[in-house]
Amino acid sequence: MACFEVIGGNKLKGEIIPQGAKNEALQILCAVLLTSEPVTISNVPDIRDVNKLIEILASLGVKVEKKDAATYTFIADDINLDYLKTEQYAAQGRALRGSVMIMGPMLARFGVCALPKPGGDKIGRRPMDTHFNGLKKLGATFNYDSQDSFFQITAPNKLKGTYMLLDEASVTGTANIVMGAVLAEGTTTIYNAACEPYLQQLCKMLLRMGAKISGVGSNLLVIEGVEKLGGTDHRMLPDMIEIGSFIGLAGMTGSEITIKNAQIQELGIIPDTFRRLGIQMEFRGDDIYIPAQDSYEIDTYIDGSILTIADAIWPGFTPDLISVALVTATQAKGTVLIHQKMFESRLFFVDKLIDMGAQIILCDPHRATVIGHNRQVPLRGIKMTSPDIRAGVALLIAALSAEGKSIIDNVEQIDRGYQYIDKRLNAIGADIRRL
Ligand SMILES: CC(=O)N[C@H]1[C@@H](OP(=O)(O)OP(=O)(O)OC[C@H]2O[C@@H](n3ccc(=O)[nH]c3=O)[C@H](O)[C@@H]2O)O[C@H](CO)[C@@H](O)[C@@H]1O
Ligand SMILES: C=C(OP(=O)(O)O)C(=O)O
Repeated sequence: MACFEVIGGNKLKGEIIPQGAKNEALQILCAVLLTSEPVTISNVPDIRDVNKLIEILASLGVKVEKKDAATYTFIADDINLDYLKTEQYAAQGRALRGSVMIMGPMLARFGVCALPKPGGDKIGRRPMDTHFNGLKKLGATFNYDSQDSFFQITAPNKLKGTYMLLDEASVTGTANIVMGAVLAEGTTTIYNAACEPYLQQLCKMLLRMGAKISGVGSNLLVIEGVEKLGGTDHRMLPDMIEIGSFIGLAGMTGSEITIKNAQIQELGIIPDTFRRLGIQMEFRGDDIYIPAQDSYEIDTYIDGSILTIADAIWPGFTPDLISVALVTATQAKGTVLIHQKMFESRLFFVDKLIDMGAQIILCDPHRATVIGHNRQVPLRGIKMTSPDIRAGVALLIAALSAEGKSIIDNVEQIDRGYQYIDKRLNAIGADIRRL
């Protein structure tokens, strides 16, 4: 297990280019299974989860050609269905969450799929019911073997379009159902669909491949199935979670950072949420300029009462940035209630921040009150472990702002979603060593 040794206290200065979006990449890569024609994808981040999914595609028989550091062409014209029965697949599929999204395309094109209980972050229960209920409505059947934690899914007949109201606006669930529906017979209507930018990107890609989808960007998608899809080129958006992490990092460390080419119009309320924590920023064209701030003050509600920052499905504030918002608040002036509604085990990392000297009360698994130090009491470096990807990055931000040396174990969690994070931050003045 690798770890980071971080010497805190440096002010960073310079420009940083966000990587291609992790969670978009996982959807888009699965969509290459929908056609036998070439699909070229650019701005692919070089991160563990994405590379693992590319390995799964290659093992499934997809021809993978790396054109340059961030561009790949995929041709899924000779799929090896037997791979789904192998131990290798069980191990590879379990290693990440994104692999669940091969289900929709595989069922639509080949009528069969298998799925080990997926991995990803251990951040509470992560039900798959929306995926299975949706695919069942399209005509698939599934069996779950609790002995080996494997789902077997089949669709002996072509999938058939229908109306469905999702029990929750699941992001990967919606992606799976959309990818099943584009090749189904007839019309599928998905109400309470997730509609975040990454799903919009998936739909736009499918439209270019010849799919018929209306309502993109809303929670009501109408999909008219087509016989066949063709190849296309697709470019990934910059990663909005990484952008939010850099905004929090700049505020917390008092650094002057410009985030280049941020596609600001796709960031929803992320910039405004950090503004409410007191972080100033300017939009310069498509760049986000964050000035060095000696102090930053948390907003209150209009009546003066304490602010809450809570996650919500898009266009609400993404749960993947709650940990970063929380750590950013620890050095602000003022108090905020952080409410992580979606996941029940994502706030436990605050114990480490408390050890570092932060003033936080964990009210229950979902809510933490943060009383900012207004930089009067710096955090102190300690030894800690990264429990999940976003808590990991929040701890890295805390360590970069802290006095002295911190050690962060299990940085593989951070590497799941942040490309060469140590090198990129060192290039603008951080002091991080990978051991
Ligand atoms: C690979 C990938 O893309 N992972 C993202 C995806 O995971 P994923 O697609 O797995 O997450 P879901 O959108 O299915 O659900 C997230 C959590 O929120 C709960 N929930 C969801 C919708 C809802 O209306 N009410 C509700 O309570 C679910 O029960 C679950 O606990 O979306 C999550 C929510 O943005 C992100 O945290 C993950 O980073
Ligand atoms: C929870 C996340 O990832 P995954 O769904 O892949 O576990 C995340 O990206 O914050």
